Amino acid sequence: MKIYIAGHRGMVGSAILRQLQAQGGHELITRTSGELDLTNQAAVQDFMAAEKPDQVILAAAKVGGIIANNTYPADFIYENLMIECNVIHAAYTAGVHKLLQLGSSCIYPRLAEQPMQENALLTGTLEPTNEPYAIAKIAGIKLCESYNRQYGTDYRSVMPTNLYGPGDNFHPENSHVVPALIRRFHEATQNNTPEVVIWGTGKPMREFLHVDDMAEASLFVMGLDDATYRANTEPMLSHINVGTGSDVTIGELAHMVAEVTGFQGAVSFDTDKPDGAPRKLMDVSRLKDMGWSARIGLKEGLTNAYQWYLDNQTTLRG
Ligand SMILES: NC(=O)C1=CN([C@@H]2O[C@H](COP(=O)(O)OP(=O)(O)OC[C@H]3O[C@@H](n4cnc5c(N)ncnc54)[C@H](OP(=O)(O)O)[C@@H]3O)[C@@H](O)[C@H]2O)C=CC1
Ligand SMILES: C[C@H]1O[C@H](OP(=O)(O)OP(=O)(O)OC[C@H]2O[C@@H](n3cnc4c(=O)[nH]c(N)nc43)[C@H](O)[C@@H]2O)[C@@H](O)[C@@H](O)C1=O
Repeated sequence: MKIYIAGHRGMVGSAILRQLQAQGGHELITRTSGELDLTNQAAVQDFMAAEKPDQVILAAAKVGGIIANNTYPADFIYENLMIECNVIHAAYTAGVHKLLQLGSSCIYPRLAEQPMQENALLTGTLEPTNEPYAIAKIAGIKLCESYNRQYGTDYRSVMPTNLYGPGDNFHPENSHVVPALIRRFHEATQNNTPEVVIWGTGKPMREFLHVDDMAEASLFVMGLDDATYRANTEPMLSHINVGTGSDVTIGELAHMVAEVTGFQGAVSFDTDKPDGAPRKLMDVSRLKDMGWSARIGLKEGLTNAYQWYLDNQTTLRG
């Protein structure tokens, strides 16, 4: 099996690459963004036509936390739409029958009923801090559904909850909350800083999934036979939620990260920073019914992510 992993140097792509390498027996195709800019339509068409992979895993995207999304909305909508259109269309024209693309839990309405089921898509207004990114991710689902309907392809979409783990982006402003807090609490511990400031009120609730679980779920969904997959997705909806099924407040998360990093000081909240969605817990019963559940608990996962951060501090990106 010849598999192209788009975004193999990112957190999710690298975890998928590790698992496929461990499985063995595949020819794995990778390109960095420097070698192949996926926003360049002609370059993507040429690449796909030359390589003709059997399968494509689309884990390349413009990704960031709440402030990055709110500060660079044009980059988030433009780059993600371009990457999805180019990769999905080029895969189709090169005869790729099977593709998996990664969306995000932010596709669901800001005030969607909790836990959020797959059929909550397009039933309400999106969270404003990441609406451009969410619109691009919804377009990704609809691209896959449309190619499946018109051309009979088998393009699947997984909607991950908030992810963390080895290979994450630890940028102080542009990252997601877990890597941001790991870095901030670690640096405060090193510098004997008495207080760590958390963005927002600490009251929003988030569900966190370790990236190794996400990679496993992605390959599980990709490996489902056509009949099983179709039996478990709605006639016109092709996406599947991926998460743990439980969430914590950001305040609770902060205390867990403090414990993992050994921080003994105080925690305060900067309420001038946005909270974002109040809650976005995934309903993961569809994936569970098909036989997959997350295995890595939050405390264990945070410990693992912190160890990775300690081991890779000199080569962090962002
Ligand atoms: N992180 C999270 O919490 C969540 C992530 N997701 C989704 O999971 C997927 C993977 O995210 P994650 O691994 O965290 O993201 P990362 O930022 O870690 O990795 C993204 C990868 O995309 C590649 N990329 C970006 N732009 C381009 C481009 N123009 N051309 C080629 N490659 C490009 C980069 O390649 P290179 O390194 O070569 O520059 C990078 O390695 C995304 O679709 C994201 O939306 C969904 C929910 C939560
Ligand atoms: C995965 C997901 O990621 C983004 O949405 P988000 O869930 O809001 O993700 P976040 O990790 O940035 O924040 C979660 C919560 O945590 C609070 N928070 C506290 N302190 C820090 C902090 O230091 N950094 C960050 N980033 N957040 C902090 C923050 O105020 C918010 O209440 C979107 O890109 C969206 O499009 C998307 O897909």
